[in-house]
Amino acid sequence: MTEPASAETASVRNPSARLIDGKAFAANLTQDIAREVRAFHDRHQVTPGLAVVLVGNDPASEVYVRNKALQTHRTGMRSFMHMLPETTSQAELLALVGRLNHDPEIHGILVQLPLPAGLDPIAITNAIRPDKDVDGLGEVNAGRLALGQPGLVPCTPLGCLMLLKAELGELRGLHAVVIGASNLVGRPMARLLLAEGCTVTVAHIDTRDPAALARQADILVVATGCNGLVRADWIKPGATVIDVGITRISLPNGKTRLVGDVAFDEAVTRAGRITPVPGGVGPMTIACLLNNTLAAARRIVGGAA
Ligand SMILES: Nc1nc2c(c(=O)[nH]1)N[C@@H](CN(C=O)c1ccc(C(=O)N[C@@H](CCC(=O)O)C(=O)O)cc1)CN2
Repeated sequence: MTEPASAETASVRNPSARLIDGKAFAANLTQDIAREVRAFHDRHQVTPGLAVVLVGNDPASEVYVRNKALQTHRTGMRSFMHMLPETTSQAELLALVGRLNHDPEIHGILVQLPLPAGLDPIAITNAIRPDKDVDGLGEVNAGRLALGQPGLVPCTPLGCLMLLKAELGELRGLHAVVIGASNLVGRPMARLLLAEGCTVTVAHIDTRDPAALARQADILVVATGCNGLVRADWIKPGATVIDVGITRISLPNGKTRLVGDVAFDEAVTRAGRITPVPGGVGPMTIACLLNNTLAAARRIVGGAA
């Protein structure tokens, strides 16, 4: 197959994919959650509370946790921010998680990733009480997902699944290829798609020919952190492409721009549907965090399954 000479000539040859508007979907979901938070409060006289812990000064993480706090307030839930210095020890962080685990005003706990070197993210996430683990990254919730049992599901893959179901309806029987096998996105994504009845292939760093696998996909989810990895000729015509990557690149004019793992200008000429970056999967991550916090509060306070 010949590679398009440029985005411009390619878009002349092919119609554009339908854009999946994650920003609008997330805004609607957040509004629904706000309504449900009010109903929950009326019923139980309890306001769900989310604790977010940030260690260090990673600029992107600072933006994400600020947005998490803002959106939490917007739904009427309570936000508890814990900004800790880079020098925080594992024992100090575990002690904070222990206090949050016992705090009755807090129904969801999240430790922002990545953590500074020297802190063990697996030990920390496993220290969070499973029923407050709104990131769904601890071994209890990850195990439940692997076994197809109900639990708290990681926010980014949950957001991707919501977008896919809204766009495609029934997913059963579709071939989904997930590129990337991280605990945060790739693995839970594959398990969610399997639970929907998809045939799932996971490509990762050691996969010999990821492009050949990607070309078989009805649904292609890309979560590698490698910007522009997926080119037009990786995509089956008409496929639905979900781009989880977010990289900030510097432009020659000194400005910066966010780009995904998919070469968007090319991909848009081949895919049937595609998420943009920004405005695709990213906003869904925060909306799903709010969704999980309300679900955790319902279970803790109301005993809901
Ligand atoms: N404990 C966790 N850490 C991290 C997670 C996570 O789910 N749990 N995910 C990512 C970062 N992340 C949330 O924490 C996140 C990433 C991106 C966005 C987002 O809204 N992106 C916007 C662009 C925002 C910008 O201008 O920079 C978009 O794509 O449109 C929200 C949350 C890693 N860490």
